[in-house]
Amino acid sequence: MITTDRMAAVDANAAALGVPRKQLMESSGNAVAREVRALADPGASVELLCGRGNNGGDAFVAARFLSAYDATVSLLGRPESIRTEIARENWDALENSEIPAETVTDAVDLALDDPDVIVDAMLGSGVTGALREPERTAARLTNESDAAVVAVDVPSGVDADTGKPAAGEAGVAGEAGAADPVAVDADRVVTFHDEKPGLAALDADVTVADIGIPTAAERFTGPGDLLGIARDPTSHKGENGEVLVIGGGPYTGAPSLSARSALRTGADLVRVACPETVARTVQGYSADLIVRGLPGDRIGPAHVDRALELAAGNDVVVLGPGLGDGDGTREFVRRFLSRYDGRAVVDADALRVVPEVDTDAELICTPHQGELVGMGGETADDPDERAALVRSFAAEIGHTLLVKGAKDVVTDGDSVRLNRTGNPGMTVGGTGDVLAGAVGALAAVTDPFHAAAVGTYVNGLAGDAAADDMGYGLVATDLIDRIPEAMRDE
Ligand SMILES: NC(=O)C1=CN([C@@H]2O[C@H](COP(=O)(O)OP(=O)(O)OC[C@H]3O[C@@H](n4cnc5c(N)ncnc54)[C@H](O)[C@@H]3O)[C@@H](O)[C@H]2O)[C@H](O)CC1
Ligand SMILES: [K+]
Repeated sequence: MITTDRMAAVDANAAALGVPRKQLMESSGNAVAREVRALADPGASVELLCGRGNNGGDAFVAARFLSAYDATVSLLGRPESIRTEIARENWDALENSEIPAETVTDAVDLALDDPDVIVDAMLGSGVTGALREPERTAARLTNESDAAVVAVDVPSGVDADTGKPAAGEAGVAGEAGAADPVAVDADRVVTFHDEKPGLAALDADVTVADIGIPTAAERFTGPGDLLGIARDPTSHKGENGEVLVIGGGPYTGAPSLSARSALRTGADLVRVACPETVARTVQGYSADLIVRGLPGDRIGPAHVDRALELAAGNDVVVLGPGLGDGDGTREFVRRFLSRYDGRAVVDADALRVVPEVDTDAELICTPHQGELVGMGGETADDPDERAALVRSFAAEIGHTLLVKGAKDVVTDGDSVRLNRTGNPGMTVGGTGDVLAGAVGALAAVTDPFHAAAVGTYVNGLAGDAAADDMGYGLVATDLIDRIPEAMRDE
């Protein structure tokens, strides 16, 4: 089962693996033609109703596979308004090949000539809001006809995630068609790659066609995972994340690295709570940080109330960088987590406390394999075996785990993702602090699993860029400056 958003991500990951969308479209179109052949004998009349997006593009391809049929392609709209290059190229291929294709700009001109089969390729996963004209009338005519209706990917006008008529910004009250949503009532649906959540509820036979998306596009993080992190252009300060790093004492560099990394990953405001004896030093590393000193030279149980108060003003806490493993510090982590009910990234010495504490917080733990074992988890050499072990441990403790290694494992106990960006140069000190800060910033704007997957992906990419310039002489601060470039999703 795959949602529309995840499908878009997987599609982009496939392109990055060298399987471009146009190649997938060829497989999709082929699968649609196969479905038509299963329904009707050669010579039967087939009307392909095509929209201007890639859903229509699938049907342009299908037409090339239906030469034994009396097939007619109808494009709803002008060819110049075809929205994507790959759909346009397939439209041009029809024209160049003299395959009958016509354009219908006004729904009143659309006369369905009592075909045996209608292929509904008007709208797929790109639908927003209730159907507009001319698709709306075309859907109604389709539903009134006696033809067998084969929908491409999803019946036009249906939201593939819910199975309900598509709604959204365009579907608000007052919009034409919003009160009386129309959607194609298909007999069959050929959907691609995987089952969609909304299709089972429809009264239609659903076929899932394999279109050649490599398993790796889903299994590994890729540029597609960055989709959905894009920021709202109208957002205000604070809306893109406020992060509190709690750390420092025996160390000063670690909390600073995490905090600066969070800023470079896109957080609006990053605060550091650290012992007052190191506050000046931490502040001295960067003018971009807001530093709050806590009395003394180590964080301990006496600071729990103040830390909770500070945490309440932030979206995410990053707990652990440079805290050390003193008894008082461990007690602080225990008491803090038992009372905190927000979201936190837990790293380094704070990790050991997690399995023994009863907390309402939503945690993302970032252990390396040694720390994982210290938490009570198990590991294995084979990445898939390790992923299975980490997944069940995450389910057991009820938190998201990001286990660092040559192939990182990210899991929330249900979904699993592997990450293979990064390089052996990143074994240098401080890169884990950079990662924790990046995940913290992302956890302020997306769910924990997604934040962990994207965080480790961009951290590794930044490390790869640093290695290009510095070889194995790279240091953690080199990663921080390269995160913004790594966050670009192309
Ligand atoms: N990996 C894959 O899943 C592949 C899927 N393919 C097919 O591509 C479509 C999705 O294509 P996309 O271009 O993103 O969107 P659509 O064709 O669904 O719609 C595009 C277009 O339609 C307009 N529009 C949106 N809402 C409405 C509305 N309510 N009324 C009228 N018009 C509307 C809007 O302008 C959009 O731009 C997927 O379903 C598959 O069929 C490819 O084959 C590649 C592999
Ligand atoms: K469709």
